[in-house]
Amino acid sequence: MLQMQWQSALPTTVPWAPCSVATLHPSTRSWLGGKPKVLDPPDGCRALTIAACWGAARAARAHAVARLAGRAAQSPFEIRDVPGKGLGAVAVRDLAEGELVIEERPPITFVDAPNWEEKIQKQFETLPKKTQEALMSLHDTEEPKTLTGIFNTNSIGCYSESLDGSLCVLVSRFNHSCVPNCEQFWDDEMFRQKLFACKDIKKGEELCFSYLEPFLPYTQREEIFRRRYAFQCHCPACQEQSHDASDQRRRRLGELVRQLNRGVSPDADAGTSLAKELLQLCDEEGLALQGFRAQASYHAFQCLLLARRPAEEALPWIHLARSQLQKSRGADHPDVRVLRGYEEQPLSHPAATDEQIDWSSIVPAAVLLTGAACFFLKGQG
Ligand SMILES: C[S@@+](CC[C@H](N)C(=O)[O-])C[C@H]1O[C@@H](n2cnc3c(N)ncnc32)[C@H](O)[C@@H]1O
Repeated sequence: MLQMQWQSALPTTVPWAPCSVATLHPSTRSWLGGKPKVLDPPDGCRALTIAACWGAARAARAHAVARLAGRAAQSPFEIRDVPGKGLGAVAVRDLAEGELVIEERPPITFVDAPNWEEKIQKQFETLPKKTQEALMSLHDTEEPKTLTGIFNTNSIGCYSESLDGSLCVLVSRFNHSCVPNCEQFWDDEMFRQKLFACKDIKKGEELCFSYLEPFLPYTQREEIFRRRYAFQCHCPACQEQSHDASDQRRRRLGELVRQLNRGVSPDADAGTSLAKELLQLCDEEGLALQGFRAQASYHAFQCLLLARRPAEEALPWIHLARSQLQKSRGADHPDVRVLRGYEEQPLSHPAATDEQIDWSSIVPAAVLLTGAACFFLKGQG
């Protein structure tokens, strides 16, 4: 499992380790702090989750497909066979960039600890039988199926103060793409895995998110897919005859993200150039990833304020950052509300005042990022 975290300013992308679905995962820990609160799921979400928890292995599969098809009015996708990939999610109507595709409360959550397998087994045993059956019907890269194997194949990162990963019933059916049209986000406040459309999507298109950080070159991605997920990726990026140009762009993206995560500086020109280059590389590479883009735009905004440049210069960047973040977390997310505040009053941002910036939220993020990366690399070793 991987998860992305852009914590220095906005959500970042960090690989995460022992379990499996590598996800492009915007930050779940609000960089504003605050205690996560667990709310009851909205009815639609509950219905979808329940819908997916029926039936035993095969029956659950068929049932979920039929049930979801019947719910097309509410759900923008259905789960069905996708050639060469097993089951997958396919759009049953057009989706607009930034639209919520699914939110799901995970029946099993994970905290990284030596006895994690025992802990997920205990949680599993307390679940209703139908949920257990739905979970055990999920794909396992190994035979015979085990809860650990299913967790390793399907778990999704949910970095937060208290959680490292989760196992969902429906989100687990979404396949991977290196040029995804959906973006995953763990909403700690709502205790939900969420997927948002990161670009406009046409009815009939498969909905995919990225299991990996976007800046890995082709051969590294291929190796991870082979070793951890036992598949060969046939997404448009992997199907290119030559991967040189793409690899170069993705490596450079990685460098830029590392620079972003070092923090902001009063060198406004360097800050805005970095953001522009990152956004352009994303465009060239077909990476819509709005949370990723939001981090770059917010970085430029902060650098301009630190350099005491006029607010009019910083405003377009905070507009962009807010709009991008909103598309990857939803309009009501607390971080989006904060950015809306800065849109209204850019000079209320700490970088614009004479007060010392509180680097405490920046430095731990860099440490976390490095730690997570090491953890991930260890997991790959
Ligand atoms: C989290 S599951 C996704 C749902 C799965 N297809 C199913 O039938 O339940 C991950 C597995 O889906 C398949 N898969 C995901 N993305 C794929 C891709 N881009 N190409 C081929 N197979 C893929 C692989 O078998 C992988 O191990």
